[in-house]
Amino acid sequence: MADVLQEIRNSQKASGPATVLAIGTAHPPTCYPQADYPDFYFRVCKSEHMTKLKKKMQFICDRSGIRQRYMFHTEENLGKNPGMCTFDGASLNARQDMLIMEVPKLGAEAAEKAIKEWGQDKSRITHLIFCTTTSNDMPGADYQFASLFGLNPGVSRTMVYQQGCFAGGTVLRLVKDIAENNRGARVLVVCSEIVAFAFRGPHEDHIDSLIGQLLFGDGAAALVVGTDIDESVERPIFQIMSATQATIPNSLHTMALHLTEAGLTFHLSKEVPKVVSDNMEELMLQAFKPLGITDWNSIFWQVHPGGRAILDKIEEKLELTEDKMRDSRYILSEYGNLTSACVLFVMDEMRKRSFREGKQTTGDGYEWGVAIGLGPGLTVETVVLRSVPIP
Ligand SMILES: CC(=O)CC(=O)SCCNC(=O)CCNC(=O)[C@H](O)C(C)(C)COP(=O)(O)OP(=O)(O)OC[C@H]1O[C@@H](n2cnc3c(N)ncnc32)[C@H](O)[C@@H]1OP(=O)(O)O
Repeated sequence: MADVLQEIRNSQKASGPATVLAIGTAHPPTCYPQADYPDFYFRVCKSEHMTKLKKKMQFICDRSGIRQRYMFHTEENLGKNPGMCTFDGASLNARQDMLIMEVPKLGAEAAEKAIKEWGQDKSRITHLIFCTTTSNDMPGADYQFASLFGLNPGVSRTMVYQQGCFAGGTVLRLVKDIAENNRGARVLVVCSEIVAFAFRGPHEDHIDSLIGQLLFGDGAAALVVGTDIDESVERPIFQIMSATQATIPNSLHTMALHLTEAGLTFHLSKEVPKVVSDNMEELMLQAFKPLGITDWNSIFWQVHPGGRAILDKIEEKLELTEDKMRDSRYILSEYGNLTSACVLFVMDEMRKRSFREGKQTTGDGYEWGVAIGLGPGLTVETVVLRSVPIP
């Protein structure tokens, strides 16, 4: 009997590492240049009289490292929901009505592109991981996505709600476990975020909330991940070698997002960049110990661009050369902070840029690298990736 059980267990496990086979991204059509955002924001929030605060927002926007963001909210749809434009008016119902179907829809746009790149029929998808911080419902966004996208009803779904920005790393950790423990699995991973869930008016005493308003954008990213790939029809992009989550001790007070009657509220302390960067080396030492790597300039970096200062501080503390944060800075500049989808946008940008620039591997020419998710807790997801050669 023991032999039979072992045989069953062995037959369930895949032999190869979880491998990213395709990546697709999507964003809403409306683009907001960062330089003009304070004008839009104070106008729609009917707060033009708060001239000092508007000036402060303009000042921070200019230093944010963000050139533009794409967002679902417009003067028109916010105009129909005035509660969303106050600082703390009850508006959760309006936000839910607005977003419950929009979050899976944006995810479906990204998934369509991932499936196209994969080149296989979506009926071959066996598992779905759907992740969002910007809505909440039952049945969840995973269910709505699966019906909208036409996934087989036998697909096993996992919903990751309300985790914040580190969840871009969480989904990589989950997909590694699912793909490697279910032989033949092809997992569709979707992160979809629409920040209208957290849009609110300004308040003089809450500069961190104002920073949230100028930092976040909307975007969805989708990956197809599998093991034991069929190289005649599937092409690898990155292998997921290890994935771990850690909580930084005594850092709970530095970041929180609370779901309230007034929607999702941001609470950020000025210490976030310092606390993250002070702990990064230890996390990296643990993650790369099995490979014996301690030279952080000998690997590629895909860091969640939580804010310009976070990237600056990590770069400074680990003595990284300027090029290491290039893809994170590019995504921050062109899209803003996309919560869970952001680190996957960085992954996509890196492999595309590596191809454009004739690098030898999908990881900017390096073999080994890391994807980092950061969020409330403070929680850090450290995912060790192996690139593949570009033929
Ligand atoms: C959602 C998730 O799960 C995960 C996330 O990604 S959450 C987002 C994480 N990101 C952050 O915490 C942002 C990190 N910070 C930054 O990137 C930068 O500080 C910034 C781009 C916001 C501003 O850049 P900067 O102008 O060079 O920084 P800095 O000079 O320190 O700050 C400008 C002003 O904002 C204020 N400020 C900055 N951060 C603040 C905060 N968290 N709370 C209140 N005020 C803050 C500063 O005090 C300063 O105001 P004064 O001029 O009156 O002193």
